[in-house]
This record gives sequence, structure tokens and C-alpha cells, in this order.
Amino acid sequence: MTHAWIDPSAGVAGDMLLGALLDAGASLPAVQAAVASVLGDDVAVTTRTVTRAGQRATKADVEVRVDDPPHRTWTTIAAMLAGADRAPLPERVRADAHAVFERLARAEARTHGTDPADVHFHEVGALDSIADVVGVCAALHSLGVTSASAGPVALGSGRVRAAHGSIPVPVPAVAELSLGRRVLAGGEGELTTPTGMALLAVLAERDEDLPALVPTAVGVGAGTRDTPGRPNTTRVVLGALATAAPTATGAPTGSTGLVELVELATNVDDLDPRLWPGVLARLLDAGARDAWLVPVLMKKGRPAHVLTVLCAPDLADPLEREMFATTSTLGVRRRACWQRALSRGWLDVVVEGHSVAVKVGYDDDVVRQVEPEFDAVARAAAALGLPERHVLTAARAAAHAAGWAAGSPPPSGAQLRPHP
Ligand SMILES: O=C([S-])c1cc(C(=O)S)c[n+]([C@@H]2O[C@H](COP(=O)(O)O)[C@@H](O)[C@H]2O)c1
Ligand code: NI
Repeated sequence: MTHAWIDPSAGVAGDMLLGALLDAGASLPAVQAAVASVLGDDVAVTTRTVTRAGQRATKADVEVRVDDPPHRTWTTIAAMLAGADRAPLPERVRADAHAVFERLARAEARTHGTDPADVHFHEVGALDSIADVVGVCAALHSLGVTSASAGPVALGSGRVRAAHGSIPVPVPAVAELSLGRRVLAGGEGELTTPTGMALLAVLAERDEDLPALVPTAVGVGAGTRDTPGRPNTTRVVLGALATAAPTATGAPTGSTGLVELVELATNVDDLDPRLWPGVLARLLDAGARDAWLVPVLMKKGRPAHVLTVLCAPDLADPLEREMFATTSTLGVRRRACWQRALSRGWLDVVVEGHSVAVKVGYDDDVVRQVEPEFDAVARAAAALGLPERHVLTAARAAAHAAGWAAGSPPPSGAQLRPHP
């Protein structure tokens, strides 16, 4: 599981991010093959080593070898991506590139007050921008990146001349795409372009400072200009995310800490309801800490469900794929969250000759929860021919008699079986 943290604190454009990923070890032939799959021989991607304000960086160059009147519609670009078959294009790369241009189309549509389907791209629809987007998606794929996040984004200042005339920085599409992210004002000129911002918006799902990770590579990508005193670069740090150590189990003395988790969620209104129990079971089998459904009323008055999955960060990608595979969803939301979990252990009590496991939750030296495991209660009740209610009450009473009570310290010298 490789995480990519992007540092756009000096700005980001498509070619800068591509340069940074290639500098960090992404395969140039893989990037070239993906770009050729969409654009054939019309463009060539190469790299060179440059300096920006005295710092070494990789410049990704896209040479456009044909006349390119950059006036493509979103529909044209979607068709180019869908029809890319001149060379093998990994499905993930195609889907990511599609999502980036779709996000650009929505931003442009909002800017111009039109429908995304009617959007005409100008500069961002040019062949070099398409190569940047496909190249970045292919570079992430070649590096095996499974999650990405980015720090605050420098936007710049002033005005630029584009097909739309003289427009203020941040240009309208960048301003639209930056909603919900931390941005930095200042700096001279256009430090972040619509393509760079769309790549961040789609591919760097979290806005965060450098997370706790063990770095394996650092890449620096150069922008076109070399501005004295301020390196015109985008950086990436690759590494394995450090996951919080699981809380201690067993003896009731461990302290409880905050554990970073991920919540995946999606609204679904068109799945055969008989499939839901199997979906939840598969997600739990695949390692989800929890998976649940909440009934909701969606647009057009449609009854639907919100499926939510709670999991460790390194399982977010495989579980997200499981959600796409087992439900009819077209999109999964993701957010990081922190959980304070009680330490847990098992206590065995005996009810009329049958062993029943009781789950005990505790923090510091105080017992917080004491609850018989219902599956064990049901088994004992079936074996004894008694109502489950009777066995449940008896198991609680037995735990209490053994000194395990919510709000009290654990009985002295007592040990719990470790909770898995
Ligand atoms: O191409 C389009 S539609 C376009 C829209 C906007 C708006 O903000 S609206 C701005 N621009 C400018 O074009 C160049 C190239 O951008 P890349 O993302 O392809 O690098 C840049 O200066 C944009 O501000 C284009
Ligand atoms: Ni435009």
C-alpha cells in the first residue's frame, strides 16, 4: 500500500505533478504508453533535469506534433478516453482520467453557467493537457499508489490572458475546484492551473499536512518558469502510511488511544434489497471493522440506503473496490475519522452448566461495559431449552457476581481472555 502526499505549497499544474511523480520513480515508458493509447503519435512525453531557484527538479515536457486547435467539448474528450485502444490502457487509469475531466467540466460549467455536457474546453482541452492528465493517472498507477492526499495549495495572484480574455488569479475554474480545500494566497502569477487543481480535487482525496508515513521516495516536478528566490516546483512524498498500533487487550490495565480510521459511504437507490445482507457480510469478511445501512429518502422521493463502511486506512481501497463490485453505486465518499475505542477482553461465566462468553470494555482502571455475547447466549439457551432472555439475565448476573460491574475497577487479580 503506497500513499502519495502532494505538496502544492508552491503551486501545481498538470506537468509539474507529472514531473514530480516521474522524479519519484514512476515509469516513463508506462506513462508514454498510456498517453499514446489516447493520443497516438500526436504528442511525445519526455523528461529532463532542470533547476528551479537553485533546486534540482524533473521537468516533464509534452511535445505536440500536430496542429491542435484547442476547442474540444467534454463529450469529445470522454469519447477519446473511452475509445483509447492503441496501446493497453489500464482501466484504473482510464477511469481516473475520465473523473478528472468530468470534474473540470463541472467547474467550467459552473463558471460559464452552462451544463457540463455543453462545456467547451479551451486551453485545458488541448492535447498537452490531456497528456498531462492521462500521464499523471498512469504515473500513480505505475507507482502502485493506493491513496493520496495533499497539503494547502498556493494559488498565486494577478491576472492571466486565456481564451476567455484577461482573467483574475485564481482563475475561475481553479477557484471553483478549490472549494473545501486549504489554499494559500500570494505568490506571483498563476501558481495553480485548472488541470493541476482538478488532479488534486479528484486524486488527492484528503487535504492534510504530511501524514505519519515511512517515506520511500521524494519527487520534485518543475514548472515552466524559473522564478528567483522561490522554487517553482510541486513535490510528492511516497511511503507506507503508519497505522496506529492496536490498543492493548488482555489484562485490564491498557490505556485507550485514538485510532485513525476511514469511513466509506455511498447512497444507493437501485439495488435489489435481497442482496444487502450478502454485501454487508462480504465487507465484514474483507476486513471492515463495521458495515451498516441507514434507510433514507433520496431525490425524487426514492427510498434508498446509505451504506457506510468503517475500516483501517490500508483497507480503504480494497473495501471501496468491494463496494463497487457488490453494489450498483457509481461513487463512494471517503473521509478520515478518529475512534477512541475501549480496551476489550473476554470473561467466561457458567449458566446452568453452559459456558457463556461475556465481553468486557474498560479504560484505565474502570470497567465501562459488561455484556454477554449474544451468539453464546443463543447457543446456551438452545442447548438448555430456555428462553434467550433468561440466559442473558443469568449471564449478566454471573459476571456481576464475579466482580465485573460497569463503573467499578476490575476485581483484583482477575484476568480477561484477549479480544481478537
Ligand atoms: O481551457 C479553459 S476552458 C480554461 C478555463 C479557465 C478558467 O478558469 S475559466 C482558465 N484557463 C487557463 O488556461 C491555461 C491553461 O490551463 P491548464 O490547466 O491546461 O494548464 C491557464 O492559464 C488557465 O488559467 C483555461
Ligand atoms: Ni473555459
